Amino acid sequence: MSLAEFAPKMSRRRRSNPPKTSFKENLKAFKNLPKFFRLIWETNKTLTFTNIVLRLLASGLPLAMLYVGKMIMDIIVVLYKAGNIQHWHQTPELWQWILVELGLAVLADLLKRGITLLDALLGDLFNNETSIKLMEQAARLDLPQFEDSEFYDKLERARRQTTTRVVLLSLILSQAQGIITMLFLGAGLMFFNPWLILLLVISVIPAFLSETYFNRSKYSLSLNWTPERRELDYLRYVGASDETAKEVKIFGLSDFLTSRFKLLAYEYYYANRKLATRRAMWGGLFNALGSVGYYVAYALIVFQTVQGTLSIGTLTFLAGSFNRLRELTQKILSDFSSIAQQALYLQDLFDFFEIKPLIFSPDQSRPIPKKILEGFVFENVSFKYPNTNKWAVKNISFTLKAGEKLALVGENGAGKTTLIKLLTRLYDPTEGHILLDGYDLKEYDLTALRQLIGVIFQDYVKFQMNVSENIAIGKIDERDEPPKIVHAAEQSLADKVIEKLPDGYGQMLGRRFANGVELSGGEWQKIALSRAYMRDAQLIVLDEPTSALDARAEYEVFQRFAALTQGKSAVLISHRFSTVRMADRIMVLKQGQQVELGSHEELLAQDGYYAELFNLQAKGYR
Ligand SMILES: Nc1ncnc2c1ncn2[C@@H]1O[C@H](COP(=O)(O)OP(=O)(O)OP(=O)(O)O)[C@@H](O)[C@H]1O
Repeated sequence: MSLAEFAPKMSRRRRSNPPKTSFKENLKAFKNLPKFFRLIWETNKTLTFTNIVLRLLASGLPLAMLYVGKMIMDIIVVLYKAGNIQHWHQTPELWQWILVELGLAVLADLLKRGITLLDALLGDLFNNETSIKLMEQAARLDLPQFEDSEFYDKLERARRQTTTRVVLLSLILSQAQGIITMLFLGAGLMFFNPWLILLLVISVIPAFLSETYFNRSKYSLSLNWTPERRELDYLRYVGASDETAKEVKIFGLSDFLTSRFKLLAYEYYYANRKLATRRAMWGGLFNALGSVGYYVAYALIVFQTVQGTLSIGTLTFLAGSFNRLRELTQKILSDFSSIAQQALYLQDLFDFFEIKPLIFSPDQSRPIPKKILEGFVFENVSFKYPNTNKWAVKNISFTLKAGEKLALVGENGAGKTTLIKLLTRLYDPTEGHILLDGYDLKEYDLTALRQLIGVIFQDYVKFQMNVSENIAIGKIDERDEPPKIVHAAEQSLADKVIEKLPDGYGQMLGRRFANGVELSGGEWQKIALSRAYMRDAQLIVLDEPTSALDARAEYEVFQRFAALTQGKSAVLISHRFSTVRMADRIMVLKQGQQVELGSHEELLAQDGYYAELFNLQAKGYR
């Protein structure tokens, strides 16, 4: 079976039982609105206040305009009855009302434009603020959370909120405006004929109920499809990105990726279409019911006018008021359910903001030692990654002495990188403790602890930024101090790479932005390595930092590393024994367990697992 054939099975299996959100949940979502308003108010008080004032003004206008229309109509009828209709232009009262109507129309247009502008400005500001809050919150959270797919779904839904919330903002404000207009129009209607109000309510309720039902279903659909939408985004990225283009072409993945995308995208489309069609059908039916209500009311008004109970002006006023009220009530009721639906989405945003980091500093943290004296002690440390049952490392006990260079050796998956993640508190041990100068790492301030350690991971990030910034990543506060950046580049031997770049330290790296230059793997590695030299760390950790360097470059880099880190502790992870043997001691890991610990010579003399790995590699070179 080809991979493309696999895809349908995988996707069908995933979504067998979509859970539904209940009506109660829908209503509960309204409790998010005050919080939402507070956020908007805090975004910009002046804009929010002006917006509210303009909307208040705008909400009185429809009634005023209908009333003016009635007055004009009544004057015309009086003129007509008196046989003076040919002198209509000599009636100052008529002109006054026409001028008022014109003034109101101009005002209505100005207010509408002002409101649209304020909505857009406020929306953009709100969008910026929420995106910033989202980034800040994401930075507070820790690695275990990022590796959890449920967390990712939440993040994804929260991310979508930032752009769509702008719609909610104008929806709610329009709603408030609509309600006030409705009260005005309703008061007018009550004054002339209270029965019309009852008729109005009966004609719009079915449409409201159907809107509420369909909005709820729409939310359920989009909630249940979050993982697939995330997958769609991923497939879109893999299918059309500079980073994947090479492998997509070489392995001929394009058809596989597009067919998988197509399958998911169309499944989502069909699910959406089904719902949208049903919604349109029922919506159409119930709206027709509303129209019937309107014409019954219209007939009633005409009847009263013919009987002479109402004037022709009142007829136009009432028919106009009733129709506007019907449209408005229907809109307000259906917007209520849209607001409820969007407020449910809002829950995702607030939920995301409320996720607490699992790894944090204690309230009263211990000061980080200015100079490490005893070093780091691993006491029976074991660790399982979240949502796994396998021990990634088990019962590890050793001391990394102050000033010592320790190498970690072991086959792929042996647990080397995991130990570094534990040392830097990206994770906390599942069992056991890690001590720094006699105290648990958890007692120290997290930021200060991480500043103490300079780490270059094997999957370091190639930031699509300029060279200076790429180096300054090691100590971002010093990004505007060129001498420090140049010095770090000299220490890692990146200066030779930079010399050849057209824009030197200002050279944009990567292909994503204009004038960017792509570097070779080894060149990138030297740039990344200078990050370790940027900070005055007491412990430097290099996780396979030279895997992409040629033999000569690797030799030079390590000679320098040894000289430059004299008196500092260092942990090196490498599969090259030429590098490993430079360390004071070597810890050998096998399937998460610590199997040997000693100097290169001691371990060779032991003739154990290390000697076996060493000889295996040496044989390859012979
Ligand atoms: N984020 C993770 N979630 C779950 N399991 C993980 C995660 N990272 C690593 N593991 C598992 O933990 C074990 C140890 O992985 P680790 O990355 O520490 O190995 P390593 O010795 O650094 O390997 P390599 O030489 O390939 O870099 C492996 O079995 C791996 O599958």
